Amino acid sequence: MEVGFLGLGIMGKAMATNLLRHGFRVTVWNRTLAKCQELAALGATVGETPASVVSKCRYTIAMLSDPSAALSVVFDKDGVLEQIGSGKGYVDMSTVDAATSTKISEAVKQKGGAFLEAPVSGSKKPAEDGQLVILAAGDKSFFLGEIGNGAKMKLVVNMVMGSMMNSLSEGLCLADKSGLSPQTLLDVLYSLTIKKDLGAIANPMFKLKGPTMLQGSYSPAFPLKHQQKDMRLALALGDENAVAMPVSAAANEAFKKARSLGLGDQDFSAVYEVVKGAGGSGSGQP
Ligand SMILES: NC(=O)C1=CN([C@@H]2O[C@H](COP(=O)(O)OP(=O)(O)OC[C@H]3O[C@@H](n4cnc5c(N)ncnc54)[C@H](OP(=O)(O)O)[C@@H]3O)[C@@H](O)[C@H]2O)C=CC1
Ligand SMILES: O=CCCC(=O)O
Repeated sequence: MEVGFLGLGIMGKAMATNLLRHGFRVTVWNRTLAKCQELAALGATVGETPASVVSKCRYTIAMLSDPSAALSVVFDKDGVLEQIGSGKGYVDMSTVDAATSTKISEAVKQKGGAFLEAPVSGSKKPAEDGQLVILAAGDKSFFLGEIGNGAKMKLVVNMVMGSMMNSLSEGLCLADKSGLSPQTLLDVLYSLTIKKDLGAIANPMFKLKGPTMLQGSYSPAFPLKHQQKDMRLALALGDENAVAMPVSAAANEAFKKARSLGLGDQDFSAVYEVVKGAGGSGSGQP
């Protein structure tokens, strides 16, 4: 089966590569066309536009940065809508808000196509290993129910994650400033993780990100600009539903500050640099 793939960033590249490895014929498109070459070398065909990919493929998957990218690829000239129709499906795996997902779903359905929203939980490594958790909603699925619920669930998960990342950063700073070793804090958190009976704080993310944070190494698995986008969209969802979220709002401010310091393309754990600055143990500069 020929599968289309739109968006070959950190996640899309890994996901499309896995499709090829598992025997699918894949046609790829990326806004920056040069990024298609690596996939072409693995056997993918390169489409010139989103529309040309959809015209060739029964199912097309998208993995794009944010709502404006997701909408642009569907609605703009040479976009998905020009070729989607009966017998074809479009699966958007980007992290967006429910309104974006609903707008795309309605447009695709109006043209006779099928739509799934399917944001993922996991990051670069799970994507490379084929271990992403898919939060799907839409046609022919019970999963999370009506379109929009997949997007909302993904935003709630990432809002919690963003607050946890700030909390870890503050913990590392507090350990340091109060005369403790931040590394020992990680060791303690790790031992709580592996001893499941002590596991209320069990948390693979701390284990994965903590050591690289202490090294000041922020090679992007999940770019900070995307984490801040997800906080922003989750806070908007909170507004709509009159849910007070002061912890998340504060975490969002730290991510915004990090973006303003030029850390948007670094891993989201780079928010530690901002927290260090605010806590007085550093300048806040990368
Ligand atoms: N990285 C992670 O750990 C995870 C990310 N996500 C979500 O997955 C999505 C992709 O993330 P990731 O791969 O990390 O991000 P990247 O920044 O690495 O990739 C973003 C992709 O979107 C494309 N893009 C951006 N703007 C536009 C536009 N206006 N029109 C067309 N294409 C556009 C980029 O194209 P170009 O190459 O031309 O810039 C690129 O292919 C995001 O929604 C993110 O929140 C979900 C789970 C985990
Ligand atoms: O949406 C991104 C999730 C990243 C992660 O789970 O590390």
